[in-house]
Amino acid sequence: MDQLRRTMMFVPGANAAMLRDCTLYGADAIMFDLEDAVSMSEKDTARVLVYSALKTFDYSSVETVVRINALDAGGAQDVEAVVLGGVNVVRLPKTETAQDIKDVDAVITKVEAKYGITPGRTHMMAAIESAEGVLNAREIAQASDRMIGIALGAEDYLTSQKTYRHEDGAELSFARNYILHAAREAGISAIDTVYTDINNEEGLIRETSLIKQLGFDGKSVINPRQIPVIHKIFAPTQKQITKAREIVAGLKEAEAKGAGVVAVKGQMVDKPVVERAQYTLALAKASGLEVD
Ligand SMILES: CC(=O)SCCNC(=O)CCNC(=O)[C@H](O)C(C)(C)COP(=O)(O)OP(=O)(O)OC[C@H]1O[C@@H](n2cnc3c(N)ncnc32)[C@H](O)[C@@H]1OP(=O)(O)O
Ligand SMILES: O=C([O-])CC(=O)C(=O)O
Ligand SMILES: [Mg+2]
Repeated sequence: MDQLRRTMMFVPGANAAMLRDCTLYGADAIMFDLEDAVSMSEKDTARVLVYSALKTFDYSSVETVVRINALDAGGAQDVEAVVLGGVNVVRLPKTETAQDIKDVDAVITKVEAKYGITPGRTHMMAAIESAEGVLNAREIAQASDRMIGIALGAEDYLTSQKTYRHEDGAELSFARNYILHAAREAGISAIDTVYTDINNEEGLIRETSLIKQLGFDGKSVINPRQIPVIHKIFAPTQKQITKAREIVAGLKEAEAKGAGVVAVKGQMVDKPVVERAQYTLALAKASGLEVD
C-alpha cells in the first residue's frame, strides 16, 4: 500500500533533545518545524540543528518532513539546508496559491542541481491555512509532481475565518471536505490538522474518528501521547479484517466460476467492494495486525 501517514508529529526545530528522541514514539512521519514553533531569535539555530539532525541521526524508520518558513522569511535558506540534509518532504505552511508551490519547487530544483542530488528526489506537501488556500486547494494539490499531500492547518484557518474550534467540528466541515476532495482528485494524501488540547483524549478520539470516516489518511500531531490513540482508531477491527478476508476469498471463487459479482454472507461483492477490502487488509498489515 501507499506510504502510511496516520500520524505526522511536529518537533520544534530548536529543541535538540526532541530532535534526537522523536523516533521513539512510533509516528509514521516526523515533521521538524522551522516555522511557528520556533521564535524569531532561534530561526538560524533551528535550521542548523535540523540540518545536523538529518545528517547525524537514523531516521530511516520514519518519513521525514520539514515545515519551512515562507520563501521571503528565511524559507529559501531552510530549503537549501534540509534538501542538502536529505529530507524526504518539504512542507510549505500557509499555502495560498499553486504559484506558492511552484516557487518552492523551483528553489528545490536549483538546490538539487547545485549539490548533485537526484532531480525530483525531494517531495513536497502544502499546509492550507486560509480561505484563499482552501478555495485554491485543487490547483495547489496539482501544482507540482513533487506533491505527496495537502494538510489542513486549522489554527490559522479559523483565525482567518473569525471563529474558533468547537466540539462538533462544524466550522471545519467545508475546508476538510474540500481539501479531501482536492487530495483525492490529485491522488495524494490528505492530512488533518493538529488537535491542540493535548490532555483531552476523548476529544482527540472524537475528532480522529470523524476525519477517518471522511477518508483522511491521518493527522498532524503535537505530542507523542496522541500517536497510539490515533493509530488505534485507524487500525481495522478484527471483525473488519475477517469480513475483508471473506470478501477477497469470495471474489477469487467468483472469478474461478467466471462471474464478476458474487454474494458473501448476504452482501453483494463487486470490484469497489473488493478494492475496499484489499485496502482494509493492507492497512491492517501495515498497522502490525495479523491478517492471514
Ligand atoms: C498551530 C501549530 O503550528 S502546531 C505546530 C507547532 N507546535 C509544536 O511543534 C509543538 C510540539 N509539541 C510540544 O512542544 C510539546 O508536546 C508541548 C509543549 C505541547 C507539551 O510539552 P510537554 O508538557 O513537555 O509534553 P509531555 O510531558 O507529554 O512530554 C513527554 C515527553 O515527550 C517529549 N515530547 C513532547 N512533545 C514532543 C514533540 N512534539 N516531539 C518530540 N518529543 C516530544 C517531551 O520532550 C518529553 O520527553 P522526556 O520524557 O524525554 O522528557
Ligand atoms: O498545520 C497544522 O496542523 C498546524 C498549524 O499550523 C495550524 O493549525 O495553523
Ligand atoms: Mg499554522
